Amino acid sequence: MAPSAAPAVLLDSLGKRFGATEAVVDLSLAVPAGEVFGFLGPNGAGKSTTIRLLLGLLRPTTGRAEVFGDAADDVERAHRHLAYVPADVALWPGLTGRECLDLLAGVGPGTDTAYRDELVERFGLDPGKRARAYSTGNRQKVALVAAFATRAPLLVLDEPTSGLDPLVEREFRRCIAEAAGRGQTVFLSSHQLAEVEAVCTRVGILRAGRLVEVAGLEELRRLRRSEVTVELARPAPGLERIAGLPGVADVRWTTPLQLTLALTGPPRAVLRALGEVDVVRLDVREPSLEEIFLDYYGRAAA
Ligand SMILES: Nc1ncnc2c1ncn2[C@@H]1O[C@H](COP(=O)(O)OP(=O)(O)OP(=O)(O)O)[C@@H](O)[C@H]1O
Repeated sequence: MAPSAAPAVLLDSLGKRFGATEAVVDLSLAVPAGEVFGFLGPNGAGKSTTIRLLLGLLRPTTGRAEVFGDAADDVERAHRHLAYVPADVALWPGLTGRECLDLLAGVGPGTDTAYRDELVERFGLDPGKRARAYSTGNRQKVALVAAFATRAPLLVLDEPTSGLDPLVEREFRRCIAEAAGRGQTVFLSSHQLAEVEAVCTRVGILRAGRLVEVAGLEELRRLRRSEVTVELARPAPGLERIAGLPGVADVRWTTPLQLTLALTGPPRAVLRALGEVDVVRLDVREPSLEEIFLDYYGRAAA
């Protein structure tokens, strides 16, 4: 095991440039041992590049990365502390799922085989099939089972649930909780706000290669808002006052009979106001992370 004093993940002024593209810019972050850390960002924000730097798969243009105090480019030492699930899992096509799991267990930092067998069941994986016959989601399951079954102190998961159905996603969340319960650190990249909200204790938000926010869950919840669309049977001039209600922002009348607004926090006041008029349709939608980013950080970054 690594010395507990060093953070599980340390990024220090990390930067990576691909030609004219600054994929990661001056990124500093410490994730202490035992934390479930969410690494959030829209497509192209630099999440995978950061993870590849952490794994020593890429050389940084500036700065450095460490895993439990070992330099990321000292691959042999750093990888003793971690298990990794990439965004696009490639397996050996001629091997069965079970053979892939055995091979992955052989190169990792030690595997709990009884727990692994339990996870094969829980993820509904058929380990007798050859990897070439697996769907994207099933390949992902193999890699996840292999990673969760290791006792690596750090699990690095790069958008690991993109191909999973909701039932498997639920197992995934349980596995994260179990890993955290054993004291393992999780570094989870995702572009799904709901996912990190469900499993992470702290979250870093990446936008265009820059870490724009590192926040606890409470703060993150403040970013959460619903987009409400209301359609009326007849014009309701009295409803203009909805703009002044608590938690309401961005009120827009798209027609005299239709308005949209952004709502944060409890909806009581808005529901009461809507109860007084003739609503024919009400649509409540949680915006994508990308939309939230544009809303909160778009102007600041421009
Ligand atoms: N090998 C490469 N050569 C050139 N540009 C690259 C390379 N790898 C990544 N990039 C660029 O760096 C930026 C960050 O990409 P990265 O894959 O890290 O983002 P991401 O946050 O992981 O996105 P996604 O959620 O879509 O996987 C993008 O603009 C991407 O086009």
